[in-house]
Amino acid sequence: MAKVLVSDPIDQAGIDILSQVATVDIKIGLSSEELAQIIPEYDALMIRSGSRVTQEIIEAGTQLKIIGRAGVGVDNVDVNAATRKGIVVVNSPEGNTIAAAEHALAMMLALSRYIPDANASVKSGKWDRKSFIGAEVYKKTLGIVGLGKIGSHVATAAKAMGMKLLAYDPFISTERADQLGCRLVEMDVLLQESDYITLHIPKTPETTHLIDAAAIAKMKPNARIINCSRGGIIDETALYNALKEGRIAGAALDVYETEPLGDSPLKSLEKQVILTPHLGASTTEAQVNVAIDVAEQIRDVLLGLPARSAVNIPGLGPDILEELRPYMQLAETLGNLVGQLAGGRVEQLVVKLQGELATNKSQPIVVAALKGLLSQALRERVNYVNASIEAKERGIRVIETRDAGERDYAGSLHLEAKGSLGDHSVTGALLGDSEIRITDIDEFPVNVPPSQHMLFTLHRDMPGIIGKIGSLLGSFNVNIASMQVGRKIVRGDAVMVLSLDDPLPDGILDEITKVSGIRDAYTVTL
Ligand SMILES: NC(=O)c1ccc[n+]([C@@H]2O[C@H](COP(=O)([O-])OP(=O)(O)OC[C@H]3O[C@@H](n4cnc5c(N)ncnc54)[C@H](O)[C@@H]3O)[C@@H](O)[C@H]2O)c1
Ligand SMILES: O=C(O)CC[C@@H](O)C(=O)O
Repeated sequence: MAKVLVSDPIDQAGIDILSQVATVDIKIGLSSEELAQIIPEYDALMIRSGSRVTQEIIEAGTQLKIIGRAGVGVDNVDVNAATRKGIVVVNSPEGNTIAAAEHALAMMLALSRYIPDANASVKSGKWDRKSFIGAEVYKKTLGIVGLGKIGSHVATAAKAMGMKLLAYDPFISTERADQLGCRLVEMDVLLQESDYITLHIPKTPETTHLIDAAAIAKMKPNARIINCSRGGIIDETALYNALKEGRIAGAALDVYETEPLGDSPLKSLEKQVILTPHLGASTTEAQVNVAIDVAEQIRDVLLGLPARSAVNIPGLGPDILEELRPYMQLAETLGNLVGQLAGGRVEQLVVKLQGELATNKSQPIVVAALKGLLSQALRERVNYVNASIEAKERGIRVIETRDAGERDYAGSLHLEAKGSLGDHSVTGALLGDSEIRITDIDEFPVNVPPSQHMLFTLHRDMPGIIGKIGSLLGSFNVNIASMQVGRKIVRGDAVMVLSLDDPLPDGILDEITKVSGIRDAYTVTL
């Protein structure tokens, strides 16, 4: 019989499902060393946010087939290491949506009426009614950052309480925001106009310290901020300074830069601050939902069936997967690239399968392209299983075409996206079995491998322009790994594709667009 290790507290409903197909060992509070020591015995590992599944633990898991995260965020699992070892990582993208949304709403009301401090005051024997004069949320403006699953539920409930709603989410359409009664605005407008701000976004390089000293400086003096999403999105030092100096009215936090929260000065602040220990998902209902959701997937995978919410591996038969995997990787990379070139709000994606690829099953390729396209917005929330549904919900029209005609490469893939930054296209192919090459950008021929940090320019092909861009990057201490120019005619329009060793610092893109002959410039992080 298979063996499953449960290393965090999981609802019994999940344990019962696992017990149908496996021997279940529950061992809570193991250190990383202890986990690495016992993991070779197990076929599956089920966790919540308490266990950190590092590369070492994954390497040691010689029998491991699946890691199940009873919750949304898989930031405590080294997903790349698991993918490399062919271990499926599954999560429960929706099981705790309502719990997290209700926690944010509870925090907003508790903050407005000083409930924790008033409660502590009565329990300490006092009857002090003067110290706890609160504020109403009715007719106040709530700024929602991230209008995904949790943000949408918060919007619906806050609307019913008579609040005016603003939302900032660069990946959501105006129609979706309208449906939820939200005015979609830029982040600065949301910061300046909101009485309450609630964060419901993933932690990404773009959202890390999104709320820093500069953002806080734009907030109203009566503003209160709530973070039940991920720690590190708010700069806690900047927040503490602003609260201490009375520059904003309050903050309620469920998540922190480091968890458990250590010796933070935030703990010294009184009724204007509420701190909870990452309780967003801690309701009986959510714990039952996520436990069942993830245990069923572990059971299925142990029985040789596909998982429905795999973060890293599609729910397809192993033979099809094996054959298409390199092309799916190509599709995902190109989807991510064209999505960033076209801007967050993509309304249409054309997927054209060319050469020998045109005779293959298109669905996994289209799904992989959509997964890449949505990965900037949804990170680990998007997977091969939900990418099509997520795209549909975001109003992205998908058009598939095929062209089996001969080309330079046996099979190639062409993607065209219509987005908020305009229409862009990319083509790519495989060199050998699996090496990805970008062969065309906006119909300019190139031949470059993708890299983590890339810069693309559209410019006039004229002497000196390459040198100017090189010197400019050098002056910002950005090292160029490779550079290529693609053009159709001499001294006509051209593209430049640069692979960089370092991310581009803020402000440099503006400098690049000021260089004479440069028409446009884009950075991309893959
Ligand atoms: N406190 C808890 O216990 C708890 C529980 C569940 C989820 N969470 C966290 O809550 C967050 C939201 O979860 P969800 O299920 O609603 O996710 P979701 O993927 O449904 O929604 C996230 C939204 O953020 C938007 N977004 C991405 N990058 C953005 C950016 N730079 N600026 C503005 N918007 C951006 C996306 O377009 C998307 O609409 C996640 O970080 C999740 O891990 C916390
Ligand atoms: O397991 C938990 O309680 C954390 C839940 C939450 O942060 C998630 O990402 O789902």
